[in-house]
Amino acid sequence: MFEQMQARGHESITLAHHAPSGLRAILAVHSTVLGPAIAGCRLMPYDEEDAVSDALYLSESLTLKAALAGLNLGGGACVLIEPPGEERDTHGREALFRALGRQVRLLGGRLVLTEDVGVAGTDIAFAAQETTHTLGMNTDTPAVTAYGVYRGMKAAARVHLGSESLRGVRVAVLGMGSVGRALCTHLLREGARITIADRRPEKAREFAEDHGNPTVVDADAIFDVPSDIFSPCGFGRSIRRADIPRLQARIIAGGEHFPISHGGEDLVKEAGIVYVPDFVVNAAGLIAAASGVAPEEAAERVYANVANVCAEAVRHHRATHEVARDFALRRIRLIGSLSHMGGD
Ligand SMILES: NC(=O)c1ccc[n+]([C@@H]2O[C@H](COP(=O)([O-])OP(=O)(O)OC[C@H]3O[C@@H](n4cnc5c(N)ncnc54)[C@H](O)[C@@H]3O)[C@@H](O)[C@H]2O)c1
Repeated sequence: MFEQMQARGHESITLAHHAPSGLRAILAVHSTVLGPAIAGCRLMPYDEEDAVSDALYLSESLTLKAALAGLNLGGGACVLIEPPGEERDTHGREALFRALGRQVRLLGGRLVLTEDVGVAGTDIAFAAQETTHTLGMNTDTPAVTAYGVYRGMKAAARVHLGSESLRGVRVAVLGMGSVGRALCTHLLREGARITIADRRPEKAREFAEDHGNPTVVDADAIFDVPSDIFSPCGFGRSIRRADIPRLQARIIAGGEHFPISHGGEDLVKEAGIVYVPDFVVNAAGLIAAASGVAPEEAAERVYANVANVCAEAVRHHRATHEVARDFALRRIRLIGSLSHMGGD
C-alpha cells in the first residue's frame, strides 16, 4: 500500500471503523494541491484489498478530473465496504452516513464528500448533519454525468468518426445502472443503434422493454459486439486485458472510472482504438455539483475538453490518456506553484 501511495503521489489514507453503524470506510486523499480533495463516495460489497486499491485509483482519477475541469479541488475517494446482501433501512443509512460525516469532519476540510455508486444525495445529506464538507446534494449527479458522457461521445465522434451525429452509430453499453440507463436514453433519442448488457441481466432487459427493445446481450458477449463506440458504465476495470483484442469499436467512452485494467491503455492504443479517458468524459456531474452551473453548461465543458484532448492527440500522434493527463498535471503544477508566492 505504501509503495503504491508513494509511486502515485497519494497524501494519505484513513481507515475508519464504527461498529454500531457498521461503518468500514477507506478515505483516500490523493492531492490537495488545488484545493480540498473531492471524494466520490461509493457503497458496495468489497474485499478489503480491492477496496483499498479502488480508493487509490479513484482518488488519483479525481485529482486529474478536477484539475482538467478547471475546478479548485484536489482528488480523494471514499469507499464504504458493505457486507454482501446487507439491506439498510433509513435509520441504518442515517447512522452509517452520519458516522462517516464525523470521520470526514475529523479530516479538517482536507476531504469533501460527494456521491458515487450506491450512494444517493439523501445519504450525503445525512453526512452533512455532521460535517460541512459535502457537495452535490442538489445535483442529480448520475443524470448530469450521463449527459456529459453523451456530449463527450459526440465530440470524440466528430474527430474520429467524421461527424458528431450519433444517428445510426452503433454503441455497445456495458452496465445499465444510473449512468448507463440515462446515457442510453440520450443515445436512443438521437437514433443511435445501441446494444446493452449488465451482469445483472434483468436490468438490461427491463430497460429494453421500456425503451423499444434495443438489443440485449450477456455481459461477457458485449465485448464481441461490432460497434463504433464501446461505453463502459460498470464499477471499474470492466475491460480486462484479455478483452481488448475482442473489442471492435473505434472509440471507448463511458461513465465508468478506470474502466481498463491496469496497463491496458497502451494495448487499446495499439489496437487502433481511441480511449477517451474517464476523468475527461465523466466529469459533468462533478462540474455541476462543484461549480453550481447548469447540467447543459457542465456537459458543454466536457464536450470542449474531449474535443481538445482528441484534437491534440491526433495532432501529435499521441494517446488520448497521455495528453489528458499532461493537461491536468500542467494545471496542477502551474496553479500549485502560486502557493509559493504566499498570501494564502
Ligand atoms: N453515479 C455517479 O454520480 C457517477 C458519476 C461519475 C462517474 N460514475 C461512475 O460511473 C460508473 C457507473 O456508476 P453508476 O452510478 O451507474 O453505478 P450503478 O451501480 O448504478 O450501475 C452500475 C451497473 O453496472 C453493472 N456492472 C458492473 N460491472 C459490470 C460488468 N463487468 N459487466 C456488466 N455489467 C456490470 C452493475 O450490475 C450495475 O447495474 C461507476 O464507475 C461510477 O464510479 C458515477
